[in-house]
Amino acid sequence: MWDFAEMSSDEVASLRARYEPLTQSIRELIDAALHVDADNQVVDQAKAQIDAAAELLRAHPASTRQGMALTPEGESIPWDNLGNGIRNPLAPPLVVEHTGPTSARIDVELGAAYEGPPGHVHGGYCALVLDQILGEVASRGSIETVAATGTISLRYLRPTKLGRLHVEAEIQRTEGRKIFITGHIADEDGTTVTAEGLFIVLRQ
Ligand SMILES: CCCCC/C=C\C/C=C\C/C=C\C/C=C\CCCC(=O)SCCNC(=O)CCNC(=O)[C@H](O)C(C)(C)COP(=O)(O)OP(=O)(O)OC[C@H]1O[C@@H](n2cnc3c(N)ncnc32)[C@H](O)[C@@H]1OP(=O)(O)O
Repeated sequence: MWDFAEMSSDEVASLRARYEPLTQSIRELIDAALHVDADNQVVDQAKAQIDAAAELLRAHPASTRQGMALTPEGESIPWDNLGNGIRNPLAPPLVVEHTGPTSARIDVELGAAYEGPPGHVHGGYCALVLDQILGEVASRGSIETVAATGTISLRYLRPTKLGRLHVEAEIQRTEGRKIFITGHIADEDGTTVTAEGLFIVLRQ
C-alpha cells in the first residue's frame, strides 16, 4: 500500500547530504520572495534564474517517485511528507524529539510562508503540526507500529503568532489498537491551540 524504497543507511545519508541543502535553499527563496520590495528588473532577473534552475532539475527526472525510504534497521526516512519531508520545502523543518515512550516535543520557527491571519500562523498549519506530532507519538516513531489519524479535534484558544513555537504531545491512554492522545502549541505568550486525537494502530 505504501510507496517506499528500501536502501542502506549509507545511501540514505548520501541522498540526505545531497538534497537537504536544496530543500533549505528553496525555503529561503520562498521567504525572500515574501519579503522583497524591488523593481521590475530585479524581479524579472530573479524569475529567469529560478526558471533556469527548475529547468535544470527537470532535465534529470527520477524514474519513480518514492516518498519514503526504509533501512534494514527499520528506520523510516520521509522524503516528500508535507509534515517532515527532507526533500519537501513546504514542510516546515519539524524535528520531533521523543521525550519518553509516550511523549514528544517540537521546537520550530514558522515564518511568513506559514501565515494565515496577518502576523499569525495559518490554522490549517497548526492542525498539520499537531497531527504530525500526535501521529509520531502514537506510532512511537516506528514503521512497525504506525498509527493513522482516526479522529482529531482542535480548540483554537487564540491566534498563534508567527515565530518560535513549542509543541508537545502525550498519550493519555490506549484501548487495544486505539490510542488517545493530547497535544498543544504554544507561542511566546503561552498555549494557543489544544488537540485531542484518536489514532488507530494499523493492522499490518
Ligand atoms: C494512513 C497511514 C499513515 C501512513 C504513514 C506511513 C509511514 C509512516 C512511517 C513511520 C511512522 C512514523 C511516524 C508516523 C507519523 C505520522 C502519522 C501520520 C498520521 C496521518 O496523518 S494518517 C493520514 C490521515 N488518516 C488516514 O488516512 C486514516 C484513514 N483511515 C483508515 O485507514 C482506517 O479507517 C483506520 C486505520 C483509521 C481504521 O480502520 P480499521 O479497519 O483498522 O478500524 P476498525 O474498523 O478495525 O476499528 C477499530 C476500532 O477503531 C474505531 N475507529 C475506526 N476508525 C475510527 C475513526 N476514524 N475515528 C474513531 N474511531 C475509529 C472503531 O470504532 C473500532 O473501535 P472498537 O474496537 O471500540 O469497536
